[in-house]
Amino acid sequence: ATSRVLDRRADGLSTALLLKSLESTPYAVLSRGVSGMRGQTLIVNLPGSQKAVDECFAVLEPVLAHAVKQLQGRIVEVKAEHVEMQQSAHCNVDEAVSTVLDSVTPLPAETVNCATASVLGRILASDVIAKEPLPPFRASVKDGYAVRARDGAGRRRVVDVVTAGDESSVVLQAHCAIRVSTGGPVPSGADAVVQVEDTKLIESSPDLTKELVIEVLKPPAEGQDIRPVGSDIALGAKVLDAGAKIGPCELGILASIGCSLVPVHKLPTVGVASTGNELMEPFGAGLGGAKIRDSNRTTLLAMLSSHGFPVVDLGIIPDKADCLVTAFEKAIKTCQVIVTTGGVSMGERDLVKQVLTADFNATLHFAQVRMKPGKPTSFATLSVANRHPVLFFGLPGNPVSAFVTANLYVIPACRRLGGWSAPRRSVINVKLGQEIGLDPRPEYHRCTLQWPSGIDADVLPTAWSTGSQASSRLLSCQSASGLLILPARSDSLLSLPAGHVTQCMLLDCP
Ligand SMILES: Nc1nc2c(c(=O)[nH]1)N[C@H]1C(S)=C(S)[C@@H](COP(=O)(O)OP(=O)(O)OC[C@H]3O[C@@H](n4cnc5c(N)ncnc54)[C@H](O)[C@@H]3O)O[C@H]1N2
Ligand code: MOO
Repeated sequence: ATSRVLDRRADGLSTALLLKSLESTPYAVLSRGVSGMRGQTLIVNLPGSQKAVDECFAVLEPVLAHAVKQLQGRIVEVKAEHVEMQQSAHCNVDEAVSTVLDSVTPLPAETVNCATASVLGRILASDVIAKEPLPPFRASVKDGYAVRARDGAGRRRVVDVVTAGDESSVVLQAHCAIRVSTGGPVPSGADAVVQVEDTKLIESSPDLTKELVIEVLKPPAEGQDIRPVGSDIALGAKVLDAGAKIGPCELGILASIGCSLVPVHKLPTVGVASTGNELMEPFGAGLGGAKIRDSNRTTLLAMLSSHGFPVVDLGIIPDKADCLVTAFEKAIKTCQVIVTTGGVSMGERDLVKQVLTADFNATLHFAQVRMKPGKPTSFATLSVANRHPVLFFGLPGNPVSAFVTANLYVIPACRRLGGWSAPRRSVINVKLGQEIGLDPRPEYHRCTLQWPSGIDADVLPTAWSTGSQASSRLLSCQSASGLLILPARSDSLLSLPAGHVTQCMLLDCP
C-alpha cells in the first residue's frame, strides 16, 4: 500500500533497515517494508515488533536530519554537510594519488606537425610506421672502394668516384673498383666495400689528381661494409610505439624517415589562481598593511611550464564567494585543470570547496590528506557538457604545501591527461646522511641528494635535510632534489637515524 502513495522510492533506506533486521532474525527476508517520499514527506515502513522498531530507528536516526534538509530543499546546508563529511574522511597520499589518477583519462589525440611545432615531451597516441626505409639506398659503411667480392684480392682499375650525396652512373665490372665514401651509395654491380686501409695505391694520373689502379690487400667478403636498404629502419616497420614520450632521439627517428605529422595526446591547459584577501601582485610596489606577496602563482606557473604544460594565469581571487564563482566560470571555459592555492582549510574565509560543490555541483573526491605539508589538499571534478571533466585542485595556501602537493597530485594528473601511462613521480631508495626527527603526520621532507661516485652498485645516494620544514618556508624547497617519504612519528619511533634507508620522490627527474 505504501508503494502506491510514494512519488519517489528510497530503496537504500529499506535495504539498510532490512540488513539490520536480518541481524536478529532470518525471517526478515520476508519483510515487505518500503521507504520513499511523497511531496516533502519521508515515509518509512518499520517492522511490527517494538524491539525491531527500536533497532531500525537506530539506523534511521543518524541520517534523518540530513534527509529532512534534503526534502526541504535546503541545498546549501546539504552540500556543506557533504563537504564536511568528506573533509573528516582523511585519506593517505597513495589513496589520494590513486583517486586523482583513477578519475583522469587521457585527452584525445591531435595531429601535430613536428616540422613547425614542438612535440618534445608529448605522448604518441598511435604507433608510427616507417613509410620510407633507412638507408634508402645501399650505403657504404666506410671510406674505401666498392668492389665485386668474387674478384678476391689483387689489382683493380678505379673507374669512378662517388661521394656522399652523389650517385654513380657506372655499373661496376669485373676487376674494377669505384671510390666510395661513408654513407654514400654503393654502385650497382658492387657487393662489397674495402676500407681504404686495406688497399694500396698502385698508379695515379700524371697530374696526381686521379687514382687509376689500386690493390685490394685482403679478399673481401660479400656484403662487407655495406648497409643494405632498410637495414636500420625497414619500410613498414613500427619505429615508435603508441604511448612513447617524444624526446630528442624519438624526434630524430621521425626526422630520419620524414614523418612530420604525428598523432599525440592533447595537453591540458592548466589555470593557476591564488586566493586570499592578503595577497598582492608579487613584483609590484612595496608592501603595506597586512598584505603579503603572492608567491604561489609564480611557483606553480613556472613548475607547470617547465613540465611542458600550457598555463593560464588566473590571477589573485579575493576570498569572496561571488569572486570565486566568476573566476571559476571563466577558467572552466579554457582550462582542463584549475589549480588554486589557499582557502581550503578551516578559516571562515576558506570558501573554495563550498563554492565548487554548491555553485558548480562539483564532485569533491577528497579534502584532507594524511600528510605534511598539504593536509587540506582538496580535489574535485566538474562535469562539463561535451567535454572532458574539468579537474580542480584546491591546494593549501602555505607556499611549501602548494609546491609539494602540486608535485604529488597536479603533475601526475596533467601527465595522465597528456597520455602518460605511468604518470607518478619516480621514487628511489636513499640513505639518510643525518638523523631526522619525525612529524606526527607522514612527511614529505625536502632534501638534497649526494650521488655516489664510483661504480659500486650497492651504494645509495645520501639525503640531507634542507633545514626547517615549516610549511611557510619556501627556502626549504630551494635546491631540493627530492622529497623524503617519512613515516608518522609514534611513541616507539621518534626519529630516523643517519644511515637509515628510506624512499625519496625525485623532483628533478620524471
Ligand atoms: N584551524 C585550523 N587551521 C589550520 C589548519 C587546520 O587543520 N585547522 N590547517 C593548517 C594547514 S596544515 C595549512 S597547510 C593551512 C592551509 O590553509 P589554506 O589553504 O586555507 O590557506 P590560507 O589560510 O589561505 O593560507 C595559509 C598561509 O599561506 C599564505 N599564503 C596563502 N596564499 C599564498 C600565496 N599565494 N603566496 C604566498 N603565501 C600565501 C597565507 O598568507 C597563510 O600564511 O591552514 C592551516 N590552518
Ligand atoms: O599541511 Mo600544512 O600544508 O602543514 O602546512
